[in-house]
Amino acid sequence: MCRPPIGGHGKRPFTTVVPSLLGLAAAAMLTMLIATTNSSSSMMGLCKSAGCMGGLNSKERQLPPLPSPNPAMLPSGRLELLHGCTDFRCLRAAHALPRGPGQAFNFPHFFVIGFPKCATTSLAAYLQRHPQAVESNPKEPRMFNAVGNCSHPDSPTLRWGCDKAQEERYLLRTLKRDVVVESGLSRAAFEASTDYSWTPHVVASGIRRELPWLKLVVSIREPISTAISGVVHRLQELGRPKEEQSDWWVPEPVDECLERMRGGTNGTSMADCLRIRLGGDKSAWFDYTRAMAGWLHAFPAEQFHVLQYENLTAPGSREAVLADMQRFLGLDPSLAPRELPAENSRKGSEHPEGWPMRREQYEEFVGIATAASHRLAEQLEQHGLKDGEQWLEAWEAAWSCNLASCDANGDCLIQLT
Ligand SMILES: Nc1ncnc2c1ncn2[C@@H]1O[C@H](COP(=O)(O)OS(=O)(=O)O)[C@@H](OP(=O)(O)O)[C@H]1O
Repeated sequence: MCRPPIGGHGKRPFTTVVPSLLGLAAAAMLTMLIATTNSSSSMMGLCKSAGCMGGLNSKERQLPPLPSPNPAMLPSGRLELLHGCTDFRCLRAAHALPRGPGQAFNFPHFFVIGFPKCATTSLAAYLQRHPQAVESNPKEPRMFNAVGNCSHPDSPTLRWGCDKAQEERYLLRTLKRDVVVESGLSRAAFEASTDYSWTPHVVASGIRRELPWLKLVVSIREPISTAISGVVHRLQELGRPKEEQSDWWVPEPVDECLERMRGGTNGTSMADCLRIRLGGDKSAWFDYTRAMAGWLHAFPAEQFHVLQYENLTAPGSREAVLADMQRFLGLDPSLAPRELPAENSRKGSEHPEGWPMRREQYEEFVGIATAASHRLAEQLEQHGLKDGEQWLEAWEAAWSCNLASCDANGDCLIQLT
């Protein structure tokens, strides 16, 4: 294999009986806190457009400032408010209240935002087995870029806001609010809609506006391997009967090439199909930097944990990488499952010996990937997330390793990281 060298919280039962007086005080506080959180998000520059006024009419905007709350009337904390929350506004109000003892996590606590084909399913499965974590159902709810009707992807200046019924469904069913509340916030809810990573920047700012405390986990793989992994997935999907194809399936120009490849038509190679898949602006597919820029604009760097796929999956470094990630998330690594699963794996069964490719073809891809990878390494370093040089070493080693497989005629076998 052409792999580069790679340098308890106890559960607290939640008392559901909130005295009615406290309930009233909580409701009053909720109103005040909602007002506070709304104004603070616009102050943070997250909501610059007029549409971001959240639908307030002019009369509501003229309301006098709310009086300061009487501390004696404060609800005892965020848990009591969260207990009844069915929308994001309420969550923000609850998170503005102090945490109680043992309440280790926010709700939701973190997202695995990408990238597709970078072992995110394995990562989610691993985290799901952690006793302090609560995985969403489904793993990829796609609330913010599809299901929740939250955004206008074509125009970041248009008003952002998710459908209220979908918010309720998302919090209660998808993110399992009651499980988390009953744990006394000693468990961390998460979801892993990995195509959030490639969505327009408005999605990142929208998520930040709704859930500003979120921690974000991102796994990034050597770009040529990621792209080939995507093509192989498509190739397999094409081989399935139409009625069994995934619901995300949309025909693409590359399909014809893949059909020829599948049919064994002479001369149709992975490189041909990959080139078509990458399209006119080939570098866009390798350009993690552009996608990350939107996220890094929306969220502070401290809220990200970036994993390099090659480190995450290498037997020598995997354990330490996973432990680091758990510490970042506030999960106890000593409670972690033993193994990182190997979900969605195709490279072990599809051309495990490597994809035949001409040297000049692979060099062309490496040329594009190199420029994009340098930009990414620089970006990660600038934000204090990674050592750029070390990052590049792992990928350059993979490229060299593959080029070393080429014979005197220039025929190579390209293995995925
Ligand atoms: N533990 C472990 N070690 C090494 N490699 C692993 C592991 N877990 C997942 N993978 C590889 O990750 C690829 C699938 O990534 P994703 O789950 O993110 O794909 S998806 O976007 O959700 O479809 C897929 O890559 P390919 O096989 O090249 O397609 C998996 O093999």
